[in-house]
Amino acid sequence: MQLALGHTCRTTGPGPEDSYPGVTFQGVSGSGKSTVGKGLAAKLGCPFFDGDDFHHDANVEKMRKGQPLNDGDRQPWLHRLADLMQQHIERGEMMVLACSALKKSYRELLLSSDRSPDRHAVAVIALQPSREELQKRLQIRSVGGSHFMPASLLESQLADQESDPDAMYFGSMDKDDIIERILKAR
Ligand SMILES: Nc1ncnc2c1ncn2[C@@H]1O[C@H](COP(=O)(O)OP(=O)(O)O)[C@@H](O)[C@H]1O
Ligand SMILES: O=C(O)[C@H](O)[C@@H](O)[C@H](O)[C@H](O)COP(=O)(O)O
Repeated sequence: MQLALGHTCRTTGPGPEDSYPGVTFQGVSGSGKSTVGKGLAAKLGCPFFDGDDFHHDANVEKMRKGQPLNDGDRQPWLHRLADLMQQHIERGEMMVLACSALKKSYRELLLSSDRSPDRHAVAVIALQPSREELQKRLQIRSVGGSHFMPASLLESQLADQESDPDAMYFGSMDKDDIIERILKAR
């Protein structure tokens, strides 16, 4: 898989020779999308966006109550993220996104050329630590109620997850090692 990541964000006008691709991290809750995504964006010197921040309040409340989101709940959220990505790619600005995008249809919506950039302009990085590792991480993260997503939703997230033949996959690995491998894949 060729990532061809740019190392800086563009600062001048658009042009194909200057344009950099986007990167989206996908995976279930606790897979490390935000942690690894932020770390990669810092290395690349470009903005990081967390899909969590783009959910409507109703979605957040639903998850907080331990109810999984359905296709209808996720659709407008995915459209918002597709628009965000499109705006950056059209301007030739690199960005890193964390978005669970669990199902193939969600990734198609997020990356389809009519709503978002050319599929080949966006690298999909799939994070898939083991179930045991995910449970451990979510339990630690939920201590003190610092995150709205309860560990009890992990099984529904895993049930929704569909594989992506175009993605670069990582299992239970150290965050810095993942970032290094992504950068080396350029
Ligand atoms: N590669 C990793 N190794 C160990 N712990 C990690 C790793 N990536 C993330 N974590 C930890 O797991 C928890 C969930 O990570 P987070 O980035 O919030 O996942 P997500 O955004 O996919 O829900 C956090 O407490 C984070 O510190
Ligand atoms: O589609 C979904 O069901 C949600 O987007 C979900 O996958 C996401 O995981 C939550 O927003 C919690 O956020 P974290 O992924 O950061 O736990």
